[in-house]
Amino acid sequence: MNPEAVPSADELRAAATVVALPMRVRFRGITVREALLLRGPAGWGEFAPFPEYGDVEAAAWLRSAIESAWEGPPAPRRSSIPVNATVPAVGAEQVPEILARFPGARTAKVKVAEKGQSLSDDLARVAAVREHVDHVRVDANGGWTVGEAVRALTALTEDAPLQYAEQPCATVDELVELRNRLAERGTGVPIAADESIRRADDPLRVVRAGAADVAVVKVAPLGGMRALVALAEELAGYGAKVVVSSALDTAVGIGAGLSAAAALPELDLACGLGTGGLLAEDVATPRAMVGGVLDVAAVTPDPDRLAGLAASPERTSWWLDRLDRCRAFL
Ligand SMILES: O=C(O)CCC(=O)C1=CC=C[C@@H](O)[C@@H]1C(=O)O
Ligand SMILES: [Mg+2]
Repeated sequence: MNPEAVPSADELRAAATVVALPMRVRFRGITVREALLLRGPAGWGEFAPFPEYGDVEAAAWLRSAIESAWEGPPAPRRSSIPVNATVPAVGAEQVPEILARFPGARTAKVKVAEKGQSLSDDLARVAAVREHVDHVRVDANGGWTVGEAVRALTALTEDAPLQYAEQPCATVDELVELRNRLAERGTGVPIAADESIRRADDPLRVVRAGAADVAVVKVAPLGGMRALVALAEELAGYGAKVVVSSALDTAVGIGAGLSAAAALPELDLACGLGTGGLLAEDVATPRAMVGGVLDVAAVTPDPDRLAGLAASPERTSWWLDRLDRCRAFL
């Protein structure tokens, strides 16, 4: 980032509010989502790297928050974005209740390969979801070996297709091998990369290596809306489609995701930006999802909600220290 465009450490601290949002169900092992929000001259930005991320990696999330709050969104090409339902690794009986939070969504992403669960849990959950939507994708968060992925994806496509399997295995080499093995068997499941893009030094490597058909792209880890749009343009050159997703963002971060999706030259697949429904409380009135789409609009947090959801003094100072440390890497 141009050093002159980086607000001073004092300016950033003065612009910050730290919140702790309770979640409705456990998702990626967490039940409370913490975020530091920045209020700048162009609006609000969100800095919420997961706690286990190191400072260098988390600095990209700060760059993104500063872009939102000091620069604002890029020019839009559309005003509403189709979104998918996101189904955590719940029991099949909980599926209707989860899907009800995504009114009109015709696509659902289902978490699979959860630690402590088995393939039969995944099969039951996916079957329950298929009763309600047209397109199902699964996300294993890198939890399968190549052999496990072949077995699971074969079983999961026995009765109906999958739109794609997101990060079935952890490494790029495994994804390449899996794609080859699925092709040999005639199991037509497109592969999507998430962590192989989000946590990689070179987000294009996975697509160049022939490891993925679809790229899951998230605004904050990529360093902002403009960085996401630039990457999507490069990915299109390799024939990969993109799906803009949330990083379990508050309403502010979802706003940035919607603005980035709105600025893309092409948008074919539903975006994973409906995760506001996974939070029990949010910093702004929840966006109404109608007919499976969300409207693109700037978000201003509600002051009463910010006050009510304020993080503890200890967690607030932890986030402010992290803000200072990450700023040093911009
Ligand atoms: O893509 C979606 O439908 C929602 C976003 C989502 O699933 C995730 C958000 C944040 C962290 C991740 O573990 C998880 C993902 O792996 O995609
Ligand atoms: Mg994922």
